[in-house]
Formats: sequence, structure tokens, C-alpha cells
Amino acid sequence: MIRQLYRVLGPEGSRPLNRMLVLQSGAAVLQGVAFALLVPVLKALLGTDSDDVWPWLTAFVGCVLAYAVLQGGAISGGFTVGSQLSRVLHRRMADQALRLPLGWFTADRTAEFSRLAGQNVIQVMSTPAHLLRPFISSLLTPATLVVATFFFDVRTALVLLVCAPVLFAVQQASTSLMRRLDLGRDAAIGESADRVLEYTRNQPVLRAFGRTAEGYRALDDALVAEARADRRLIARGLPGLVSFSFATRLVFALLLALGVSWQLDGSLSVPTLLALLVLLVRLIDSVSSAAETGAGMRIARNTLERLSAVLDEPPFPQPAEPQTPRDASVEFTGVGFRYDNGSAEVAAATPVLNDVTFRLPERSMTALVGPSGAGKTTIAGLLARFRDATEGTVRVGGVDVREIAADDLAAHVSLVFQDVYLFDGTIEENVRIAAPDAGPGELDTAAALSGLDRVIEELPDGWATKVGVGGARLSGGQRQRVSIARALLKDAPILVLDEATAALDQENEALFAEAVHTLTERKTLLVIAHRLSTVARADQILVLEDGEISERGTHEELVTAGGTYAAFWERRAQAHGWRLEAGPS
Ligand SMILES: Nc1ncnc2c1ncn2[C@@H]1O[C@H](COP(=O)(O)OP(=O)(O)OP(=O)(O)O)[C@@H](O)[C@H]1O
Repeated sequence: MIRQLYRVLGPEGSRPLNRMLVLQSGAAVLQGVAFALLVPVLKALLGTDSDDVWPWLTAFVGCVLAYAVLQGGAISGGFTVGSQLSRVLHRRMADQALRLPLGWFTADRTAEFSRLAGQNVIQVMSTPAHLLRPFISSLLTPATLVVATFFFDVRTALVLLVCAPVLFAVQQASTSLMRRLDLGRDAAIGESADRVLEYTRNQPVLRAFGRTAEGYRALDDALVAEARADRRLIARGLPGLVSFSFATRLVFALLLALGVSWQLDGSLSVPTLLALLVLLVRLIDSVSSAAETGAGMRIARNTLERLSAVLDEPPFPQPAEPQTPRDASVEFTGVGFRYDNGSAEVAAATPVLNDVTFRLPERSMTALVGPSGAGKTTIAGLLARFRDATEGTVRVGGVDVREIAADDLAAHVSLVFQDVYLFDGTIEENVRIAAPDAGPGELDTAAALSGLDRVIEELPDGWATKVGVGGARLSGGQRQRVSIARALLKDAPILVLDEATAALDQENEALFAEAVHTLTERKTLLVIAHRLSTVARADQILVLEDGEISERGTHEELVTAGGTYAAFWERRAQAHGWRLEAGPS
């Protein structure tokens, strides 16, 4: 536990922890010495010459005062370490979030990450003050008492020395059992928290399909599993806890019986026996509280382990000597890709892309079409290096994306996603994220190209309209236009639009198609397109099926070739919307 705290805090954060450990250890030993001094004090008081009490009493009071000073320092030190822990952990987690590959952030891991950064950091920050300090006392004070007992009665001290390993073994056995059970319960609680979150977030969908809490199976199952883990913890963990408590009482009874028999045979005086019993009661108390704080320490240790695991995740590899893209072209050569789904078994996963090779010449427009699930969004992600290709090479401006610094690549590639996320702020703030220093002219151009200018005109607060968390106060089409304007304002030479026109109405979609076409004069465009107007005007169309490029060419060439594209064209040409879907099998 202490080792883990040092690891998490790092060298810079370790000083307050060192100080707290030294102060608390000193206080714990002094507490033990103060209790031990009660023996001569009691012996003198109960004995024949009560004047002997003064030197012992003076030493006792001195010890108590010194203890109070050290303990005060340790208490304030515990809080200092706690706030240091929270600061260091939050900063390290934020740094780690920046360094981890985007592919790492699956829904489950994102939920775990926010749980760790929120409630778990708060839980860990109270550990030094409320658990570690009492735990140190509950170990060092009894140890001091055992050593002190040697000065009063060697036999009692030897019995204690023999019993200590037995108590320790029982405690260890119960701790490791509880730790395993705690881990199982922590996982069950985490799963329930995720399902409750999912259940809350997806209320609109669940209500639309008439699902109530009882009818929502995943949440139900998670709550049942959590209750089962709780019952398992009580049923299997209780014997361990009870056996420890029983063992400590047994040791006490044994020493009491021995003490009485030694008193009866005249080898132990009554005052010493009484004073030793006071020490024993204190000793048993301390050992029992060690067991109680041990439970809290176990939970904190599990949490620290989970935090360390996230902090130790290998960051996305960055090039040692970064190169700069030479132009705005893009090249995929023999690219293969598998999602690892959070496991190390990448090789076992089904390939999503297979031997994908294509080139996007500078200032050209390519439409990527294909049935749902064919791998179009995956290609966009590889181009922006959200993940690395499992096979082959992705090049931007003639340079392997793995050799380009993250900032440089981000400056070259702009993306408009299917799922638009807006930050809680005004429309202007959301667009300006792309280029905080952009002038009003640039902002207006981006708004005009994306159709955002008309949205601004309709809204009473215009650019200053608050969008709400995630953009909840705007319609889907409005959100999308903000997102497109944002991508256009960034003015990166390569623009990837993933289903960007899906939420636009027909009139706006046509305007947008025209704007996109105009953009080709300045940018390299990859449009994951579903609309005919966009696809037909592309310089090159790539048809992706089952992760492989099955056809490529211009609209005319592909229609003439009479393949998959032509068949879909035939079927869809008359429809208002155009969507390439898997044909009947
Ligand atoms: N994070 C992920 N983990 C595992 N598999 C994934 C992940 N994301 C996508 N996939 C799988 O990869 C395949 C390709 O998905 P992708 O989103 O690239 O397809 P798409 O062509 O963009 O589909 P759509 O047109 O429906 O958006 C699908 O089978 C999908 O289930």
C-alpha cells in the first residue's frame, strides 16, 4: 500500500508522505512507551512506597506531551498528503488521457476512467489521514508494548512473541480472502454503475421502445450480480474476520490464565499482573483496530492498483525524430486493421480492413462508399491516427503517419464525425475551438460554406446562442453545421467528412455539396458519402465492401463497368436520398 502511494505520487510528491510516516511512527512508538510507563506508575501506586511514582509519572506526562506534538503534526501531514494525492492523480490522469491512443477509449474504459478520476480519487485522497495513520499506530504501538513487556515480565513477553506470528498468519489469511472478494464486488459495483449510467443516458430510446427499469435486462442483471457479490463477501469473508477476532480473544484468555497462575505461585506480584493486564487490553485493542482499518486499506489498495494500471498503460508511440508531411496527399498501402477490443489478442480479432490501397491526390475529392459496417469510419480513423494500422502503411504528404508528430498531423487533418459533440458554450466558442485567433471574416466564410449562417440568422442570440451540454439545445442538423463550420475554420489541408450531410435537409445538402465541391480547389477531401449529389461529383469513388476496395473510378466509369456501384446506382438513382446498402443475398 505504502509502496503504491509512493509510485502514484512520484518523487516530487513523496516528501509530505515521508514526513507524515516519520511523525506518525514516532507518535505510535511514544504512545506505546506512554502505555508501558503506566506499569511502573501503577506498581508504585499499588505498592508500598507511593513516592516512587513521581519520576515515572513525570516521564509518562513528558511522553504524552511529545506524543501529542508528533500526532498533531502527523494529522495535518495526513491531510497534506491527501490533497497532494488528489492534485498529482488528477494531473497525471489528464496527462495520460492526452497520451493514450484514441482507440483505447472504449465505452467501458471511458466509464472506468471517469469513475477513477472522480469518486475513486476522492476515496484515495482520504486514505493517508483516515486509514494509513491509524494503521501505522495499530501496528507500531502494540510492537512497542511487546518490547516494553520484556522489562516487566519476560515470560509474558515471550508468550506474546510466540502468539504474534499466529495472529499475523490468521490476519493475512483473512486479508487475502477478503481482497479477492472485494475485487469481485468492486467489479460488480462498477458494472452496475455503468449500466445505471447507460440506462439514464438512453432514456429516450428505452422509453420509445416501452422499456421500464424491470424490462431493461442489462441493468437488472448487473444489480442481481452486485447483490450476489455482496452476499458472497459476507458469507465467505465473515469466517475470516470472526476467526481473527476469536484468535485475539484466545491470546488474551491464555495470558490471563498464565498471569493468574504465576501470581498464585508467587512469581508475579499483583500490581505487576494488573498493570500487565492494562497493557494487554490496550494491545488487543490496537491489533483489532489494525484488522478493521485493514479492511479499508484493502479497498484503497485495490483502487490504487486500478489507478496505477491506467497510469501505466503504454502511451501512443510518438516518433523520436518527427517528419513533416510534404504535401496534402494521402496514401494507404496494403492497409489491414483489426480492433483489439481491449484485449492483447489483436491477432485473434476479425480483420475489419484487408489490403486496402488507394491514393488521394492533393486537392482532389474522393467519395468513399459502401454498405454499413464495411469499414469506412475505420479508414477515416486510421488517416487521423486514432489507431495504428495492423498491417501496411498510411502516409500523409508522403510520410508514414507514425513518423509525424501528433500536433503536426492534427494540423494537417480536419474531421467531421457522424456523432457530433459540442461543448457547453456558445455557437461561436464551439466553432472557434478550431482556430481561436480566427478573424470575423474567416468565421463568416466557414459559416457560409457550412450553412451555419442561416442557423445563426434564425436564432435570437445568433453566434452567442448557448448550445447546452453536448449541444443538446440544437437540432441534429444545426449541430452538424456547427461541426462542419468548425472543421472548415481549422483550415487543415486535408478534410475528412464522415456522413457529414446525413442530418441536413435536401436544400441545405445541395448547397453543402456545392460548397464541398468548391473546397476541392483548396483541400484534399475524403467524403464518406451517402448522398448522390456528393458522390457523383467526386474525382474518384472508392467502393468498400467487407473491408476491401472492390471498385474504384469516376461515377461514369463505375456506372459503365456495370459492377456493384452500377447496380446500386440503378436501384437508388430515382430515390431522393441515396444510400449504398448491402444487396439481397
Ligand atoms: N471500436 C470498435 N471495436 C470493435 N469493432 C468495431 C469498433 N468500431 C467499429 N467496429 C467494427 O468494425 C467494422 C467497420 O466499422 P465502421 O464503423 O468502420 O464501418 P462503416 O463502414 O463506417 O459503417 P457505417 O456506414 O454504418 O458507419 C464493423 O463491423 C464494426 O462492427
